[in-house]
Amino acid sequence: MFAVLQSAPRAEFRPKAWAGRIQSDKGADPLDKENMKPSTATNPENGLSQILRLVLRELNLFYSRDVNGVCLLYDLLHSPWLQALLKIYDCLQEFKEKKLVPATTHAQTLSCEVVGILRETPKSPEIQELKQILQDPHFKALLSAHDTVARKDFEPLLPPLPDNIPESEEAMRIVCLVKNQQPLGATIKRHEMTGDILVARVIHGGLAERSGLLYAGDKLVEVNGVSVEGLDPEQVIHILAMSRGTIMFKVVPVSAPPVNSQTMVYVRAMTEYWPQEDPTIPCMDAGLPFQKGDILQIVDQNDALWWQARKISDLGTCAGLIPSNHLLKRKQREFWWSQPYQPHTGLKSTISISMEEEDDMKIDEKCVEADEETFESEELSEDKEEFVGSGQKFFIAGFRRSMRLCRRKSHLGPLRARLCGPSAPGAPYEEVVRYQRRASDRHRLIVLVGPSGVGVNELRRQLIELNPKHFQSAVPHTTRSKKSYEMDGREYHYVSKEAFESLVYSHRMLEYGEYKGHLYGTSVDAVQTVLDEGKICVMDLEPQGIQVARTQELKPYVIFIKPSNMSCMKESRKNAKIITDYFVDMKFKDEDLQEMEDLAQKMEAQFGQFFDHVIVNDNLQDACAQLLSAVQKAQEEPQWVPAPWVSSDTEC
Ligand SMILES: Nc1ncnc2c1ncn2[C@@H]1O[C@H](COP(=O)(O)OP(=O)(O)OP(=O)(O)O)[C@@H](O)[C@H]1O
Repeated sequence: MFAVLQSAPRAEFRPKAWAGRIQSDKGADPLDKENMKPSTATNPENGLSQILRLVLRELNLFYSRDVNGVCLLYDLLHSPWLQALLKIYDCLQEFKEKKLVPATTHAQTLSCEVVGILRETPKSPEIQELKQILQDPHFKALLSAHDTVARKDFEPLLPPLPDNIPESEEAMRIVCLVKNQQPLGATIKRHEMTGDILVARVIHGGLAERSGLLYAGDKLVEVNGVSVEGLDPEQVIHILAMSRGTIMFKVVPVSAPPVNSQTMVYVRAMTEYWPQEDPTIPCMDAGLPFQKGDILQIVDQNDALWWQARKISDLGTCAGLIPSNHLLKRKQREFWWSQPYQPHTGLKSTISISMEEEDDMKIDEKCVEADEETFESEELSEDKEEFVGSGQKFFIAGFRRSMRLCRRKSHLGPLRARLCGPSAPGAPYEEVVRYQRRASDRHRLIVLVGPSGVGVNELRRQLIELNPKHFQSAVPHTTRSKKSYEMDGREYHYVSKEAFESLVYSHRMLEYGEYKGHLYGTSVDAVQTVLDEGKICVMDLEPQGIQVARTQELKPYVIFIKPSNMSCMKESRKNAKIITDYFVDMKFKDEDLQEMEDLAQKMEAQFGQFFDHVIVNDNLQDACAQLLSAVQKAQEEPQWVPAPWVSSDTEC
């Protein structure tokens, strides 16, 4: 600011008059001695406009000889706008190196005097323009600011303190806040011992915090001239709620305002929270509701019970109150114990039929009943495990009927039991960091989850068929004996029961189960084999297996495949076939679709916190395109992952 004011007369800071001067410059001989004199405002050695003049002098020689292109360059360098810019540049350069000192502390008075003198001076366009500039409100404000800074007049003028203040008198602060549509962003409480009304917390990003004038611990004395002594916090809140426009607080400031030195932490909500349903929250309106899987930025953990947080999808807003980790855990436990015990009997299903029901089952005329042998031979053709792509034959493992049925049979009992009732509470928040996979890192495991029949396997198959060199399934293990047309390590890894159990006991099985007396399962090592080859491993997992797969080594990206609404499903699944343990070809019934929808809701309610992405499988082509794009994003774009998966140097 000083630079402009001080340099104005010397740098000829006259917008219109400048142009006039430059025009007259253009007509002058560039060699003119007078014009060659360096500007008093510029350094004669380094000034750019000086250099420009020298260039012009040189060019002038060529100009008279009419050398090609020289005229163009001459005109450019001589153009008024370029010269004006260079002059400004010179002035700025000069002042950059100088220690700026105000020319006067009374620029405003000086300006008034100049205007007075100009009034008596014979009128000319330049004088008129100068008068206009000096009387312009913005210019006056600029001079006023200049004088304030020049006089170092920063402190507000306060009336002198009265002499008769008692020694014990507390220092007061008067805080005026202009209330607009948004809340004040502070909560109050009554001190248990003294009965004083105190500011309990100041919400980050709220009006009170942005004012920088109210702190947690400040004692409220008056609100809008009304003493709060003896009032309940609710009564004070009522006064505040009734206030419009400016609110004046008289406060006794807290002796040491709290300093928030905590680093920002990000967490994934593993449960949901609705402040409206929580009678214990200190201020319902200040609560931040969240759902399972939401990523929260924790901005304040000073209070042991109530933290302040924002959703990362809404970082521009002011923070809200959420229960601390400790408090939420307590609430979850209380809720869990308050639930009546449910002897989970499971759901009746026509897609998956329990062993006991199989005997009574009536065979559908339209379906083909099959025995175990037919099934085994059906497996290969139906599941299209061989695929010819780009002239090469690929074998897609992990789609065998026995494996799929085993998964359903062995896990469905416990899964359904788990889906029926509330599960025991785990950690309510999981600390997360942004993870960007580096080109040298292994790919993240892609896990597809969904209710039986929704199309998990169909989508997985279509994805792999798109590029079998890039996407691959893990080869499962089984204890059943190898068929003549099978190859060890292609359809399955054929192992003994002991070897299989040893993998289970050493926690190397991501999922496993029993089907018709044989064990089937997918091991961590089988997944790693695919990842080690630089491929993307795509697997289908029952939701209760997600937690087992969530390790630093696999870094799974979980995609939930969800059914669309009933009417769309009826339409899109007209020709779809269900795989059951008895029928080779059975069409979906309405009950099947209804059950799929119910199961999907339960899966979302119970495991939604683990889902990184959700795809509604309505139109198969669309769903497949969405899957491909989600898989690419998972590998190429930064994602929130549990903090322990990432060492600090790979965070972004
Ligand atoms: N979007 C869709 N539109 C029409 N048919 C579909 C769609 N998605 C899947 N299907 C069909 O629905 C049937 C069941 O799909 P799929 O076998 O993939 O189910 P799933 O989720 O793997 O269930 P399960 O694990 O019980 O085998 C298949 O015939 C499949 O082709």
